[in-house]
This record gives sequence, C-alpha cells and structure tokens, in this order.
Amino acid sequence: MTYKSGFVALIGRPNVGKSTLLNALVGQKVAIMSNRPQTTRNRIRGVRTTETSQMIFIDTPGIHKPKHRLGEYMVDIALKTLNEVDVIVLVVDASSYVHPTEIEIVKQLERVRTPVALALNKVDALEDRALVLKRIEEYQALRPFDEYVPISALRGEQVDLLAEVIEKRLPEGPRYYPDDMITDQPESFIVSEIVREKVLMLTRDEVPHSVMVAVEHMERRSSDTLYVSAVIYTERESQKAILIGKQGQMLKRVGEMARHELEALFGNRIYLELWVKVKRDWRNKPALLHQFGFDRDG
Ligand SMILES: Nc1nc2c(ncn2[C@@H]2O[C@H](COP(=O)(O)OP(=O)(O)OP(=O)(O)O)[C@@H](O)[C@H]2O)c(=O)[nH]1
Repeated sequence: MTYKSGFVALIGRPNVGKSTLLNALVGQKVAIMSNRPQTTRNRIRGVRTTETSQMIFIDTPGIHKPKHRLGEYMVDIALKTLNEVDVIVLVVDASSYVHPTEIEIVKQLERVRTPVALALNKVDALEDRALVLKRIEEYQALRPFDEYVPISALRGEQVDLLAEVIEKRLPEGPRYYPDDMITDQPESFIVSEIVREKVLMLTRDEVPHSVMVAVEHMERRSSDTLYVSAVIYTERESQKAILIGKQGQMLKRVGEMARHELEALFGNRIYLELWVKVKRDWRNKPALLHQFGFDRDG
C-alpha cells in the first residue's frame, strides 16, 4: 500500500475546539505549541503518524481575523498557505449558530482550491443530535464542502473518522518526521520557533519573515541543563550583519530572550548557542518544506 503524507490546515474562529481536536488527533504534548503567540507565518501544531499516513497540522494565523484589522498582506499570506496545503479542516461549533466570522472565512475560502472538510464539533453539547443535520444544511448553503464530519473533540467521538477523511485526500508521500516526533522531539521545533520569534521581534522586520532556524543539536548535559545549538539562516549578507549586530549585540539579545523563555517553558537550565549563516538558494525550494526544516543539510 502506498504511504501518504501532507499538510493539513486546521482553521476556525476562536473557541470552537481546534486545540482540543488537535490533541485528540495527535496526542497531548502539542498543546504547549498552541499557546505560543502567533508571530510566525505558520507553525506546526502537531504531527499524526500512523501505519498508512503522516499528517502535519499547521496553523494559519490571520484567516479568522476581520480583514480590516489584518491587512491585505496577512490575508494574502494566509491564502497562499491555504493553497499550498493538501487539506483544510474548517472547525465549527455545531452547538452554536453560524457565526459572522465563519461566513467571512467561507468567503475567503472562495479564493482557495484546496479541498475543505467541515468538522462540526461539540455535537455532545447539542440537545438533540439531529440538530447537526440542520447545521450541515446551514453551512451547505454557504458553500458546498468536500466532507462533513460531526465530531466531539472533547470525547474523541468520530475523530478517527475525520482522520480517515483527511487521509483519503492526502497525496502519496514519505514520512517527513520520525514516528516518535510527538513524544520525543517537539522540543527542537519549539526552540526554533521561539528563536525565530525573537529574531523577528528584535530586528523589527529588517530580517524577513522567511528567516529559518534549524536546531542542529540538542543534548542533555546534566540532570537540569540542556545544551542547544541552532543556526539562523538568512538570505543575504546584509541580513546576517543586522542579525549579529554591533559586536554581536543583537544576536546576544536574541539568545538571551529565547533562553529565558525556554528555561521557563522546559523548567531546565538552557545553554543556547546561536550561529548565523547565509543560505541563498532556499527560496527555490518548495516554500513549506523548507520553512519546516526539511532541507537542513546545506
Ligand atoms: N462540549 C464540548 N466542548 C468542547 C469540545 N471541544 C472543545 N470544547 C471546549 O471548547 C473550549 C475551547 O476549546 P479549544 O480547543 O481551546 O478551542 P480553540 O478553537 O483551540 O480556541 P483558540 O485557541 O482560542 O482558537 C474548551 O473549553 C473546550 O473544552 C467538544 O467536542 N464538546
């Protein structure tokens, strides 16, 4: 049997149960990632690996925000991402009326070609479960979705069915991440996301959002100390210079801020070593793949 893999965007307005669903799909550990402020373009929220497929769930910040607050730029970024993923899951709260934000999201989705599954969550909270049919009709009137799956993320009901529906639409592909990533390795992703966040914050957009951070090495050096070495890749020498700063001041600040946050998060002392390298050709590679660190060899 062929193995399938791909990117899945979980979208929906706040509080509909996206985090709960994600946890039900991939396990508990990922919650830590979902609480991070949304400064990056996309973030991996979790990976579900089975015998037959691997799904990489990403966040699409901005898609649920009103357009006037967001600006065209972010809307465009969000739409670009949604066009690059393999499946979109729009999570809605079936126990609530169709919210104006959902109507806005559906409108945005007109510009996207990716298949969209509608996950009608919180069916356990419906007085009468037959009401979910009415809800489906209401959403269907907005646009025809590719799939409709009533679920209860909280109780884990029909979550596997949703996973099947997603899997059906994934392309053939490899396991991008090791099977045990969720249990063993999410730390490196958290580290790279946090470092990246500090870079963007402290350089105030002088370094573009496409900057990539690759964690090269993580090692426990004693019971309470974690040694981490990471490379920040920029596209140009000028960006590298900004990032390093006068006498290394900028890089030092990035490192200090990231270290503090990581220590609080992991409850360990962190020894963080940061390097800056220029990597010119990465734009040519498929944006999503490289952004998520699949090309770490160069
Ligand atoms: N009854 C019921 N409650 C649920 C279900 N799924 C999630 N919830 C509850 O809905 C609330 C919001 O859930 P989250 O998973 O944090 O929602 P979210 O969409 O990730 O929210 P944001 O992070 O704000 O975007 C929590 O109190 C959950 O316990 C469900 O299937 N049934």
